[in-house]
Amino acid sequence: MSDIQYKFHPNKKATIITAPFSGGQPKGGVELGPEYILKAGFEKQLEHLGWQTEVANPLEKTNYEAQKSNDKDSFGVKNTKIVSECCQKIHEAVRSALSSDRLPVTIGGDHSIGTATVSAALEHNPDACVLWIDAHADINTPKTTESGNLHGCPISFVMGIDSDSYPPEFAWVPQNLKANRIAYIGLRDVDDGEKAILKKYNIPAFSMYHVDKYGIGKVVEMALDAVNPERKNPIHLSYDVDAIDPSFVPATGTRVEGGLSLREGLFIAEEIAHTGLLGSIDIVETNPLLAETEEHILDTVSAACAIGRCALGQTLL
Ligand SMILES: NC(=[NH2+])NCCC[C@H](N)C(=O)O
Ligand SMILES: [Mn+2]
Ligand SMILES: [Mn+2]
Repeated sequence: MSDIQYKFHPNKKATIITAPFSGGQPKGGVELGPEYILKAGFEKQLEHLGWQTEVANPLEKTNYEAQKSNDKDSFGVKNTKIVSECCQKIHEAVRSALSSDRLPVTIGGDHSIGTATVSAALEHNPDACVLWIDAHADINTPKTTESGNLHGCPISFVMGIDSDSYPPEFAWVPQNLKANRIAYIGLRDVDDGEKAILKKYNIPAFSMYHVDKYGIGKVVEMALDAVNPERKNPIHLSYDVDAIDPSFVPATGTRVEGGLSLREGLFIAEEIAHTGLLGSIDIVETNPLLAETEEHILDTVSAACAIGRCALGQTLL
């Protein structure tokens, strides 16, 4: 049991939404993330904290993995159709969980599904804010992206940045995220085009430099002050496991050295839990096939589960 009260989920009901999808980036294996996380006992762990859980598999009858390609389309991005379709299904699942007063815990899968989860959280409550925990800003647009990988673009779609450059497949995405409603923690690999966007829109972004300078406690406080100053609005926590240093979380697709310690990474989730304002959460980019050893798989999957448990109320004492 956990003592933390969840203002937006007082009945402590959660829906684990699986997003076994890899089309937002070229590597195979990230679609296995949900299976490994569930096999590790994630659902039981949340029940142990007092949550009543269910699992939703909105991508169940799809076969996106077989349709994946490495070619850019005329808009400069890859796998537009399957990313859009997958996101639409996840979007519906998150909306439906929220409208039944359940906390959506979306487990990926790659981070392209952020388009779906963030826009759904904001549709449900336009006052919601987003904390994006990541080594990357994921705010490229079809115009700025060098890789063409859509897991590097979810935020721009929901903000409507460079919207004249979007493939028509993304016309359904509600452009409901405002620049003062998102803050980043953990950044250390941001493309030049993304840096320009962060500056232009004045988006609060805390890199590893800020974590070192101020300490993680202060950084989380500053991030919350920026997006949720009165501590009254729901928080969508979008957690890319690559925010944590690859020495703790090796099995992920875009590793960047110099990341959060495991404790710093879990502290962020604990601190969001303590606000009592968690509205929805994503845990993404666990790729068991990129592990070199069994231990790598175990470390990464355990960290992903621990992020979820901390956000849903696990405390050390
Ligand atoms: N969700 C992630 N791991 N994103 C990595 C993105 C890397 C790079 N900025 C790109 O756009 O391709
Ligand atoms: Mn990342
Ligand atoms: Mn990411």
